[in-house]
Amino acid sequence: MALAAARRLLLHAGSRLGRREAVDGARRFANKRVLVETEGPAGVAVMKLRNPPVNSLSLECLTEFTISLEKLENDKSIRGVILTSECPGIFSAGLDLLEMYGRNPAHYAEYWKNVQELWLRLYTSNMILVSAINGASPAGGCLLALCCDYRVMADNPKYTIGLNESLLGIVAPFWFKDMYVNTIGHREAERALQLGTLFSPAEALKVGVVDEVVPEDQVHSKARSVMTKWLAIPDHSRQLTKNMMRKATADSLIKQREADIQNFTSFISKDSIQKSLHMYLEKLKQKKG
Ligand SMILES: CC/C=C\CC/C=C/CC(=O)SCCNC(=O)CCNC(=O)[C@H](O)C(C)(C)COP(=O)(O)OP(=O)(O)OC[C@H]1O[C@@H](n2cnc3c(N)ncnc32)[C@H](O)[C@@H]1OP(=O)(O)O
Repeated sequence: MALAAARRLLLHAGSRLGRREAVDGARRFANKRVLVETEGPAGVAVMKLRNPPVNSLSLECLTEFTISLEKLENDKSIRGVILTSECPGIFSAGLDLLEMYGRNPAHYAEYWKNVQELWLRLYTSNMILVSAINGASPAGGCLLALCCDYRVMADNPKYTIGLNESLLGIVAPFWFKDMYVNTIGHREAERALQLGTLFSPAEALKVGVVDEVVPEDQVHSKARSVMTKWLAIPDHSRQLTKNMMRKATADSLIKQREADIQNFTSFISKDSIQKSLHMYLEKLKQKKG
């Protein structure tokens, strides 16, 4: 409830809370975890996630992300968005594990509703979305990239991308799966989902998780040149085509949002699932020591 109110405030009081300022002729607005700048080709915004250390999608981060997208959708001068990260070496570590561990069912339900909302807004956006994947992109990080119309990834073997949920002892929801199938086909998706495969950039390109792999220092310039190409297509025909391709996948969640929230809440509340998440979090900690 409090978050919903904050969201309304942020959206409508854009210039007060989401600061909007002029920098060298470019416009920018920022909230704490998402920076949006208009630069490069006209009509293009660059959206940078900045929720260190790993751009995990906490409830606050999801909310700010959704609000920023909503603002861009409402700005008729913006036709395309390049999605990238300000955290070195990390695109996004995906959903915030601490939002799914040790909390109560009401919190899980609220969190999941916001995950759904961001996904629906990104996946059905009328704008051209290009991701400049400049770091690791597991699970929900991969989900963000999959929502885009085109994916450019940095050629660094340390960076991996994929829906690795099964490695955590959890299951990718059906709409994550549907989007994976739409992108890489049924057989590859079936195998990658069961194994929780995290692909290197070269593997991701081969299987079709990303569209292009370029040297790390060229990720942004490549994303811009891809955007220029897409901007040359008339908006109305591109948008109608995108809608035709994506509507069925989005509708299958829209039809059952409440049931999906309940399913997530009861699944994640299970002792066995909480135990798996605990073990995974411990493993992440031990990796350091
Ligand atoms: C019915 C449906 C049911 C369920 C569906 C639920 C769907 C979930 C989808 C998801 O997105 S689940 C999240 C999956 N994410 C991951 O598996 C990524 C885990 N993280 C990593 O592999 C690594 O952290 C990294 C490759 C992203 C970065 O590595 P590195 O640079 O070496 O950083 P650290 O590992 O040291 O991490 C720093 C710090 O951040 C914490 N952290 C990492 N990932 C997350 C996360 N997703 N959520 C929350 N926190 C995360 C990590 O524990 C470290 O914390 P410290 O307190 O130890 O500093």
